[in-house]
Amino acid sequence: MSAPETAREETSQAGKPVLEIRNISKTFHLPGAEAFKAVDDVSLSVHPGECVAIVGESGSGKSTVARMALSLLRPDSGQVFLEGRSLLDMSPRELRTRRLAMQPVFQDPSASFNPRRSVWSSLRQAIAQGTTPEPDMRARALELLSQVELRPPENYVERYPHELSGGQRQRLAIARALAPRPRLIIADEPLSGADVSIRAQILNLLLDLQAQQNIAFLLITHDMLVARALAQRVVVMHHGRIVEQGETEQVMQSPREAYTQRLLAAVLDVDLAPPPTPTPTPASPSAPPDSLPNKARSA
Ligand SMILES: Nc1ncnc2c1ncn2[C@@H]1O[C@H](COP(=O)(O)OP(=O)(O)OP(=O)(O)O)[C@@H](O)[C@H]1O
Repeated sequence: MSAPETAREETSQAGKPVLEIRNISKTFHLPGAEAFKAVDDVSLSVHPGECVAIVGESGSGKSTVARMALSLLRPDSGQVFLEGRSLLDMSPRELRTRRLAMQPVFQDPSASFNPRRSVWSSLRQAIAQGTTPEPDMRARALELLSQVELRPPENYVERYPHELSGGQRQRLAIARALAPRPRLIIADEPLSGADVSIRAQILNLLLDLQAQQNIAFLLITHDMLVARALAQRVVVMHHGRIVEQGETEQVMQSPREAYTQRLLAAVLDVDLAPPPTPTPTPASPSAPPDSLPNKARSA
């Protein structure tokens, strides 16, 4: 793919979804067990700069959809289009190139780094997939570390994964995802491994990336608060099917389906209740442990 070709395609893609999933299904066959339909006729789209969250209980099929979108798993039926091109119809070579536009971030950053590779080595490998010339790679690695607020970047670039905290490793995972300048990040439970204070920081980082770099996100989460903070639209999955989807606030404020109402009742009863009439108190109460930062909350 030449640069003008890519630029032409980007222009012709303006306003179109960066990711479009059409009617995908997946059945797993395990020896000695009945066939299990994990994903059943799921369709959704993500537009440039938009964050769409797939929410649902454990086992509802969210990660299986993400894996099919990332082309890590082939659907039994249906189609996945990345920037208008069918992933299932691409040659392995074309898939390798095109897939750079879509990068994953997974839940457990420890598992996704080679313990013998330094931060520089991991980032260099990711940067090398893109178009950055060799002499500029070090500067790009430092820039990426700054973008994910591992500052000053010189303090981190020669470290090894075990020399980083869990939150810092997740930032590094995000830096690595940003390296090939993706248009879409598919993040599967990116906050689940982090404790409460780190969750808020990573969440704000993801919000900043969305706002500043116009990167689209497909966010997989069981946590309605995280979906509410980050996503403009939510897709609710239950037993492999989409039971409800729409604008986040609309779904959260007036869910149509009983299943969505149950999910919300489990986590949002405090947050979505009308604010109590303020009564003057001598000191403001401390934030509840699961609360999100103001910036995230107002998103
Ligand atoms: N490779 C596989 N082989 C067999 N069954 C699988 C496989 N991958 C997933 N499943 C099953 O498919 C169902 C959906 O799994 P999936 O991981 O997509 O759910 P999820 O909503 O992401 O759940 P969680 O939030 O716990 O990760 C589960 O019942 C799971 O056990």
